[in-house]
Amino acid sequence: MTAPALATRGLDKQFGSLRVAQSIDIILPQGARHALIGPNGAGKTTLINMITGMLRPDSGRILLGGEDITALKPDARVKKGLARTFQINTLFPHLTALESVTLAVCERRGEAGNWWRPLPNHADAVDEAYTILAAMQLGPVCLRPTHALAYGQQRLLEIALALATRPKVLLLDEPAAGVPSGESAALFEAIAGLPDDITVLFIEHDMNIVFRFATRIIVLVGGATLVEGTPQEISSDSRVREVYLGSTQPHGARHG
Ligand SMILES: Nc1ncnc2c1ncn2[C@@H]1O[C@H](COP(=O)(O)OP(=O)(O)OP(=O)(O)O)[C@@H](O)[C@H]1O
Repeated sequence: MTAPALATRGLDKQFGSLRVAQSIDIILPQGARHALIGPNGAGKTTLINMITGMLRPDSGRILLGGEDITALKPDARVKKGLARTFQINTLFPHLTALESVTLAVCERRGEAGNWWRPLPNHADAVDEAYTILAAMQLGPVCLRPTHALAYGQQRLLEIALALATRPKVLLLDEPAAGVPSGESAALFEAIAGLPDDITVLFIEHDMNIVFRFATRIIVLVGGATLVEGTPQEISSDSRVREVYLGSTQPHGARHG
């Protein structure tokens, strides 16, 4: 049997007296498209930070493709195939989308020391960067400086940068945060079109998006997993309804 793409075992974390992770066990099978949901302060970003190594758990283990990565630094986890995006925009505003992604490709290849040479000197890296940008629907705007891109396109560029690391597992922390609601479905269409060999876990507050794009949903409340299931199971779970709306449907609910 193949190991899950990502698994956590008994992750615990406390900030002072606040328990933000309580024995969290999650399993992402290869190719999963799972959503992580929960009210504000439930511990979603804390969990992602522990998985990526930005935060050390008090106890528990993290397994990437069956390998224990709990002790590895964040950059070592990236090299092993774990990539993430952040809630906030972390882009270089004056580089073009193509320059940014080419730089990320060069970084992965260990060629970043001379990335400033004219782009034609990095033809392979440019080709790879363009392919990634085209998959994220950014081909036509790849020569524009980042600051001139629409906000939704900037968020897609962040995903493109994560893809440049050739991830096996991609963690997306509110990829559509700040994007006008009419554009977030297009952004998630691009995410849904990622190849099956990339496993995805995304945090998202818009339940319409979650129910449309997630194959399974993990509900975190008070640092603990309340329930995990298919969109159908979650939408009919009375505990989830209670957390979100005090007993009505979670569909269409928006926290945050
Ligand atoms: N470095 C820190 N020190 C102390 N408390 C923290 C720290 N980081 C997060 N917290 C607290 O831990 C709890 C969980 O925060 P976290 O950001 O993980 O929640 P979240 O589910 O991602 O929330 P949101 O949906 O608002 O992004 C919150 O009460 C938060 O205030």
